[in-house]
Amino acid sequence: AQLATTIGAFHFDNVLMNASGVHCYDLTQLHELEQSEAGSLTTKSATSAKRLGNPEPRYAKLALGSINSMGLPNEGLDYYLDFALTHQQQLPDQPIFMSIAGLTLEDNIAMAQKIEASDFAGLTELNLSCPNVPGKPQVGYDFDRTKYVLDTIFEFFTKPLGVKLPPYFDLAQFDEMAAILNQYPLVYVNTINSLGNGLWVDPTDDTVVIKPKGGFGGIGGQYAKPIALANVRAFSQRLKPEIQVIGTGGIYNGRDVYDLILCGASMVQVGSALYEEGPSIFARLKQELAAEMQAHGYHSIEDFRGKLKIMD
Ligand SMILES: CC(C)(C)CCc1c(C(=O)O)[nH]c(=O)[nH]c1=O
Repeated sequence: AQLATTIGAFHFDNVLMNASGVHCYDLTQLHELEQSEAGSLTTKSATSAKRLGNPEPRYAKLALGSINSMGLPNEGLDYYLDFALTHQQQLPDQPIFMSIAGLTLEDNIAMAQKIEASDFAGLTELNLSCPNVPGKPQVGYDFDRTKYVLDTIFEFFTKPLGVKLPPYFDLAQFDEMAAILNQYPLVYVNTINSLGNGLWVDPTDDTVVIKPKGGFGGIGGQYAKPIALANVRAFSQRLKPEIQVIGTGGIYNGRDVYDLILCGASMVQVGSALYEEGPSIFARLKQELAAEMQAHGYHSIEDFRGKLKIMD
């Protein structure tokens, strides 16, 4: 079975890659991803300046996934841009993604301008879970702000751009967000980011399990799979064909990968399970996906992508 896929004009040997934020903080981790069986990789969402992020513990493994409030720890855009330029020199046929998440619109503009002016030849991902003005929800949950941010970026940005979306839970929100995104020359939409502001209790001491934000944090893992399936399906049904969908959330085995592709995903990202298992997970997921496709008589991703059946 062929696991190859394309996003825009970019070709990947297989549909698997890391989710931004997981195993992509520094060169050690990024090189491990390069050496792994992953079809591509993305860097940790960057801000212009290096950030230490939130106090630890800021990530916790849960029974069926994870909770995190990392606080955007990252080495700064220049660090990841340097890595990306070196990567494309050495591995020109393995395009990669660079994620940005400015804490202000000004920082997002500055980072996009730097990327636009650089020789980076991969895909840029704008993380719309970045914070809005205080008192307002994250950008991805503020439709007017989303429009304003995309209008501003697309005034000058001409390189391939995708957006990382938070999960939506209301059909009217799928309609409204898709209608906005369809107005822009986006190459892809990556859905979903972690389920915002969950909480977990440690039964040994009645205490939360992460330190930042009084224990509130983004939820990932098995808890996220039904929401990821729905968001991938909903945006695949609503976005214009030029905008492809990357599916993220709840991937632990080949069948999980198969399900996100069935819902319309052209690429699949792994977060919580990669955090726990490490980059060897990609070799396992490739084998399991190939077996799942074989069992259905499928030879390529396009044989079944988007072919989810409903009950007639
Ligand atoms: C939530 C933000 C800190 C604004 C962005 C970075 C981010 C983080 C993080 O760095 O805390 N964690 C996630 O699960 N998703 C994210 O997009």
